[in-house]
Amino acid sequence: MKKVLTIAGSDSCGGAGIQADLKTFSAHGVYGMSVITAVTAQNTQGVFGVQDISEEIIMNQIEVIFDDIEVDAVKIGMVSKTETIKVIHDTLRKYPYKNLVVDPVMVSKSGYHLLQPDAKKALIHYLIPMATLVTPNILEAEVITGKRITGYKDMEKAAVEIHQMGAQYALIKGGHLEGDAMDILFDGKNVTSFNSPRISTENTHGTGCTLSSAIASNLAKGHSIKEAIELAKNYITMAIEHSFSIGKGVGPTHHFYQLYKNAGLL
Ligand SMILES: Nc1ncnc2c1ncn2[C@@H]1O[C@H](COP(=O)(O)OP(=O)(O)O)[C@@H](O)[C@H]1O
Ligand SMILES: Cc1ncc(COP(=O)(O)OP(=O)(O)O)c(N)n1
Repeated sequence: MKKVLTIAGSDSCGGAGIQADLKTFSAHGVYGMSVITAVTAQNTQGVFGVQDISEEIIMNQIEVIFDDIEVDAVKIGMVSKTETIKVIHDTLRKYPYKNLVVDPVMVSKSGYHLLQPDAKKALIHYLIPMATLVTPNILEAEVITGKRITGYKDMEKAAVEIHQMGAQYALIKGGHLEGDAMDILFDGKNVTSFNSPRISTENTHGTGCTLSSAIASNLAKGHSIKEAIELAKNYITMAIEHSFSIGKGVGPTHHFYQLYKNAGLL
């Protein structure tokens, strides 16, 4: 079985972060492992607190996994602060990591800064050049490039620029624009777009985490970058189509819809 590691924050309500990543890995039939960078007190209405995990324990978690287990892909999500970014960088570099998907998580949908503003430079400097693929949403791509993004052409330019910063591939997610949900990949030579109709729902908590984890799972299984994204895009579209409400705010996507349906549970 392929083994995939997420290095990310915990979301207590289970819609995003480590919890979304592990559900996505399971739904893809890969074995999921986790290095927790921070614990958030979070529900469907917002983020109410964050406790960062010490650099020592982050380093320990990464080391014990790589010393023991062959890791087929890694996904990095919430990294919170500069010290966390540096320790992830320094520790991962000691190992032959592969298929590294960096989701440069910055601000939650509810507006909470999951990356401290002064850590943006470190994320660009340390994590982007290590990445096989970087998956910013519109706001994150604007912060990384320092340029406004209002449509397709700007997304294309941002993807090229992020590739030039050292990432092998850059995928700009268009979930926050209007019209179809269009994501743009630059592979160093060509631009490819991945489109789906926009689904009308409030329940989109954890969409970015889910997409990046699905891509990491598909890369671990040996798919090419374009196949990995195409399959992940189909997965997130289905997960959003069957999203549901669990509280008073933004609900999660549905990871096991197909599984439950086939088992006659829905
Ligand atoms: N309402 C929607 N309908 C269909 N696809 C969506 C919708 N919202 C987001 N997506 C897709 O979900 C994925 C995550 O995108 P996005 O929500 O922009 O990321 P993030 O959660 O990091 O802000 C992308 O593939 C995007 O196109
Ligand atoms: C612990 C944690 N990590 C990441 C996020 C952001 O996840 P994302 O997929 O971008 O979803 P939204 O916050 O936009 O719903 C998070 N909220 N918590």
